[in-house]
Amino acid sequence: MTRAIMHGCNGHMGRVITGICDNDKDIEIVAGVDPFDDGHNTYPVFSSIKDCNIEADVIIDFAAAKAIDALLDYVEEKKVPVVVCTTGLSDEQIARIKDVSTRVAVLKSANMSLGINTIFKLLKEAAKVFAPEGFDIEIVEKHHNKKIDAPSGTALALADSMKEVLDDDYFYRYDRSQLREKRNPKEIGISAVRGGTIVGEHEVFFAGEDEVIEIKHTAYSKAVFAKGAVSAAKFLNGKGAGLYDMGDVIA
Ligand SMILES: NC(=O)C1=CN([C@@H]2O[C@H](COP(=O)(O)OP(=O)(O)OC[C@H]3O[C@@H](n4cnc5c(N)ncnc54)[C@H](OP(=O)(O)O)[C@@H]3O)[C@@H](O)[C@H]2O)C=CC1
Ligand SMILES: O=C(O)C1=N[C@H](C(=O)O)C[C@H](O)C1
Repeated sequence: MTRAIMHGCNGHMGRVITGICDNDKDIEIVAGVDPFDDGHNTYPVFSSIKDCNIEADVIIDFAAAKAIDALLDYVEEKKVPVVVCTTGLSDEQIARIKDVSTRVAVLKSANMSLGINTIFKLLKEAAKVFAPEGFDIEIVEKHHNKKIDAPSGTALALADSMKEVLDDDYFYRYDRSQLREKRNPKEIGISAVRGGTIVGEHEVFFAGEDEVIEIKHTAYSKAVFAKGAVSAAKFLNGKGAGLYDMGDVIA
């Protein structure tokens, strides 16, 4: 049995995860953290992680970038493993996560779905073939109108997975509105669309002369992320210090 704290328990993802855990005998949410609580949860809810006095095996985090510093303070102090799913983190926060993971188990992933985590591997192979042939690489992501960060954490992670196998001079282009010149062949373009209730779409284009390859993932419900996060929490229970990702869970 894994005892979990749900960080961001009253948000969209926190609610879906709570529902999944209600029907899973191998995991229990023993406490939640969220600034606003309407009292609907069956577990105690704290308005701040620093006030949470319930022991747990793991924390599942789907909250906000501004909440990450206090979360990491708590993780360090209590030595509780954490699954960090919040996106839009600063470079400093990402560096601190790496540092904390030398003392406590941390699993960080911008996307908990099986599909996206498999596409990371496919993209490395595709980029190795198409980039040397001069294909242009573009990523388009689409999300709901409540999303705060852009581009999505997943779009950045997709780009990072390809950059690992490409020449060092590849770089990310987020905005072309000020440009008055042709596309640089070493750009990886990253564009964000926001609207309605789109759960999450990511599309990678390899555009060459007279042919285009498209690799696309569509999430039809937040359950794909929630199921992955629950699997990750069970995986992290009892793990020693280290920086893990969904590749470790799926492997
Ligand atoms: N890795 C993945 O697979 C996925 C990642 N995400 C990411 O997860 C995050 C949350 O997504 P989502 O649930 O849709 O967002 P929501 O805004 O619906 O939920 C976030 C919740 O966290 C709460 N919160 C704000 N500050 C704190 C704090 N200091 N401590 C605890 N809780 C806090 C918010 O409260 P309030 O509204 O009052 O501010 C809200 O209830 C986003 O960064 C999103 O990009 C989302 C889906 C999948
Ligand atoms: O905010 C969301 O909803 C999502 N955020 C993650 C991201 O930024 O990549 C993952 C998923 O696409 C949904």
